[in-house]
Amino acid sequence: MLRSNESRAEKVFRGTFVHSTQNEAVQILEDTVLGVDKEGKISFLGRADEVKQLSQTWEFQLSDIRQLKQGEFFMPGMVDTHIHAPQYSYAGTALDLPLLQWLNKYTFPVEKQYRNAKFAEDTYTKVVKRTLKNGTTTACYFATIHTDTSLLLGEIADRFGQRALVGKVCMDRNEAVIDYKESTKESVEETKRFIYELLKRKYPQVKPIITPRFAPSCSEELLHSLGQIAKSNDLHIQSHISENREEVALVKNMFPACSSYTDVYREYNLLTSKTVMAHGCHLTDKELEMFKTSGAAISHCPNSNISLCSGMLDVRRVLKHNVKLGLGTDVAGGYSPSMLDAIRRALDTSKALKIQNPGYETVSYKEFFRLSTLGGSQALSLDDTIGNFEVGKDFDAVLISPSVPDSPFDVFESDTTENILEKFLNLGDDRNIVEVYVAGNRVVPFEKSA
Ligand SMILES: O=c1[nH]c(=O)c2nc[nH]c2[nH]1
Ligand SMILES: [Zn+2]
Repeated sequence: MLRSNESRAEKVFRGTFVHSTQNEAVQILEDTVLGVDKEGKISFLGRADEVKQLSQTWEFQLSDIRQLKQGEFFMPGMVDTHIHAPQYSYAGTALDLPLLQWLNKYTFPVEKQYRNAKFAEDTYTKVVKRTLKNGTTTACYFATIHTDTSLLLGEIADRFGQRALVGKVCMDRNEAVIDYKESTKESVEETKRFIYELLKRKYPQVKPIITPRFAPSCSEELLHSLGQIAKSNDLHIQSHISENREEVALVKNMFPACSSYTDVYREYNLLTSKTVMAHGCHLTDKELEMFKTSGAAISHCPNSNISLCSGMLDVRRVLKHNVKLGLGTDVAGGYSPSMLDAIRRALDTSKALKIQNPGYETVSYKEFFRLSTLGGSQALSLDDTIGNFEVGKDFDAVLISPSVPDSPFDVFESDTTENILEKFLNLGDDRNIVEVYVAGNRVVPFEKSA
């Protein structure tokens, strides 16, 4: 039996728990009892035959135990390491152009509208609810350049109980849509205000993240200031890197003194152990080594990579370099807000790489399950708090039922828990996600008033 220091369990569940550890991509714990303390942390994880002793140690009544139904299981909440909240308004459309043209034609004109609080409230409420319903307990969000509505995104994530890193986007360069950018001074000052205001609100699960959009949108002066702000406040950092070849060439041109795209971020103190960079499809071995050395992470966004014809990240190669890696939906370059879709598209990409090179070692569904949960927590440097059912971590979890009346897949007598997990990951959807917990609080189903 494993235990933490808290002495009372407020919630106790008995049934099947599926999660990942460093050594096991999928660990299945059948007939297990898990307790959650009043702070929302996992206080114990034990075998059901120890339940009497557990009830004495953790001061709960056997009648208080919530017994899961046959076939149901808990898995850790999924961690979306890269999603653009404002782009949710056009998710599922506008996927006919490559990255730089796509930004100019679709993204900047839409993001510009987030000065309007009403529009922001509507989209941000929808994206937070949609992702939570789909089992995203933690989201690493890009907002827009507008400080007040970026704060509103934090407020809405808090209102619905989602764990989130929220970034006010910084960009002082934009030749295509000239009224969607800030002056350098404004970007720096507004970033400071955003951090100050968000931290002041003391939301328990919502934190700010420094967000230079990507190197081509930022002057050297801005990158330098953002690196300093991150360093002096010990903040998370997010951006984009090496998504498509045209962008890599553009950065080479714009920053001739730097030896690579990664070197640009390193130069300005933006490559740290609390950095997550989206895409990384075209990174060299040397750049991956820089990620490894700095402790920076990559967010693999396979739907977006294919939808915008950007490239195919070789996940096996990233893992061999021991670089921290999570999965991201990258809404709306990626058309789906669901992390189950990210797992499926990641599997497709891995198999497409094998079609190109039959000797390639594909990444298994179990490894992608780990990347969508524990891997994501590591990529966001939150693995001391979330990612699996280790005692002492917060209880961020989703309850899966394979037998809801309208389930999109069928279960047969011969199916094991492992089969059911694989079916859920490949065929399941939010109908199977019957409850969602963040830090021990049940956040799905939503309150009636929400
Ligand atoms: O997929 C992407 N979405 C974006 O909004 C973006 N901005 C810079 N680079 C980007 N890539
Ligand atoms: Zn992105």
